[in-house]
Amino acid sequence: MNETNCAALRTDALGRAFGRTWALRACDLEIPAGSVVLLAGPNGAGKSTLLHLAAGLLTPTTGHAQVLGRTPGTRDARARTALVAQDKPLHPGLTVAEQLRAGRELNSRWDQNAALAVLRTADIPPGTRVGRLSPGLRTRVALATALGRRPDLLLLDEPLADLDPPARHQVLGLLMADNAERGTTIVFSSHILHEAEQICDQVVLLRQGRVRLAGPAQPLCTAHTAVTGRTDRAGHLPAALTALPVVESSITGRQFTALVRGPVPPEEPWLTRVPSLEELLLAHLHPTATTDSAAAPATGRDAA
Ligand SMILES: Nc1ncnc2c1ncn2[C@@H]1O[C@H](COP(=O)(O)OP(=O)(O)OP(=O)(O)O)[C@@H](O)[C@H]1O
Repeated sequence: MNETNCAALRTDALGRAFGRTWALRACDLEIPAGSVVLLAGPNGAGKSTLLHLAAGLLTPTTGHAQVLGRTPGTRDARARTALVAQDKPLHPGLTVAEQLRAGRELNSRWDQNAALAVLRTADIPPGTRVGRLSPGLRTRVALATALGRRPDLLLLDEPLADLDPPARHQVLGLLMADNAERGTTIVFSSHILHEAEQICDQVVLLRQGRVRLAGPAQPLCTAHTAVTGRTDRAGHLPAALTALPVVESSITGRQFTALVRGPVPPEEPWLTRVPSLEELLLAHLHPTATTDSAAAPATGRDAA
């Protein structure tokens, strides 16, 4: 296969069950190389499962995945893919310097400067044992180890979760720089949507193990309309609104706000605008959201 034509991550009917629980089902995605992808979804949606399948740490129950044109877990795929898992699997008994040395010895593509650039975002003494670091500092060591490997596909499971706001800012900056300089494809899960939306150009939203929304971020936003207006006299949503594909709505006093899939008729006396990515994701993540895979404006493969 022509290397330049390969998607960074492609999944076909990918599914993974744990006993009777389907963590991921019928997942069809195509992530273009060089993208920065936000993987969003509520707890238990299947985000970690998808990342572990892409890293080759889990095998599919159905379908299959390809990373950079290769089967996840094969030697070539592993050499070009790095995963920072949620539990940051470092060696607690090693010092920070020893952890980096292990990275260097195990990886022919190792770049010490790339690893040190991450560590410089915090004052981490190289002689400290990894097991004694705070969770936020351990995250940085894990990221340093991952970036030092110079991966073409970087998979990050909630990399921002343990970081304070300045650290999140620094880490997002480093990821963006790596993407801009090397074209690294970055797929990261996060619940911190307002910060994550600043760096992603693609989004995948999972709910109950299924892809509910996927594709380039900006077109997904413009395919929706945020609407505010007056309720009807009974305090309900106007009938003209309920006739539209409303993803989610709420009423406060006599005012409603709603997110609608597609445009709204211009003759209606409502205020309309393009939603932010955070608004879009929050609406689709809401437990009462009417999103379903069939109705999503773009799902994975179609959007790419
Ligand atoms: N090793 C496992 N054994 C049994 N069930 C599992 C296992 N890993 C995941 N699951 C189940 O699969 C589903 C998806 O889990 P997953 O960890 O992928 O979700 P997630 O979106 O990453 O959640 P979170 O945001 O809480 O990290 C959940 O129901 C979870 O309980």
